[in-house]
Amino acid sequence: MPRFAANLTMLFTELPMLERFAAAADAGFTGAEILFPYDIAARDLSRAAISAGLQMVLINTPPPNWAGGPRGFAALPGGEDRFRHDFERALRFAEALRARHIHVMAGAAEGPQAEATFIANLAWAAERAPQASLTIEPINRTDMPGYFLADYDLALRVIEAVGAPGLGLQFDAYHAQMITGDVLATWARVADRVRHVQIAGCPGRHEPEAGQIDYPAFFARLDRDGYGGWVSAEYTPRRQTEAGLGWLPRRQHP
Ligand SMILES: O=C(O)[C@@H](O)C(=O)CO
Ligand SMILES: [Mg+2]
Repeated sequence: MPRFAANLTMLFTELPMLERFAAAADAGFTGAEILFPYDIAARDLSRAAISAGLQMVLINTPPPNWAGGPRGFAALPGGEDRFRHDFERALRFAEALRARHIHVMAGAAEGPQAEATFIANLAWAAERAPQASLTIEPINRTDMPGYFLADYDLALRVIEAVGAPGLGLQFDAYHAQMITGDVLATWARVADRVRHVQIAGCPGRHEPEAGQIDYPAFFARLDRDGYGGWVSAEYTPRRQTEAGLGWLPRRQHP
């Protein structure tokens, strides 16, 4: 069974951010991720994670405008300076939090020039931080209209073109199902590039239980394929977070 992390941007939102770490640990998670941690001091977040005994698994590069703007800058031609500035900030946070991965968000763009920009920015980032693990994540355009990276072939092509050992795929099973309609077949195609997994029920993006994705089968497949990374719960709870954690394997509880 994989190791499970809680996405604290989406889970335990009944509590202030710094209190979510302990709640996640009490519920049985052993890791945590935060999409955009930038409005809280990294040392406070780090202290909360350490005192709860949680490993920080992932943060995202900062978007230019979380309140309605495009998510990320990496594929936007002409946005290279802004991307580099954002990436330096993400790097400082990731180092302070000892976060395993930085998800580099592509932003809203299209076409060959955007692809070339994405590749060049990722190559710059991989060279700037060769020790860091960087991820890119296909995101469905129903949830995020216009997002550049909404296709697994494109993601594999970009990873191949960058050719840096630090760059891999973030496989969000919810997005995979929304994009391709077959999460297991998509996993089989891309598994050797995956270094981080996220989960949610589909449709609806709630608890990973009922719906189109058979999660017990998916987790068994991860085990069978020797996936050694984290699986993050990234969904909107239907009610209280605690009330919807029946899917979390008991093994997580000490
Ligand atoms: O799946 C998602 O939406 C996230 O993993 C993300 O990074 C978007 O901000
Ligand atoms: Mg995701």
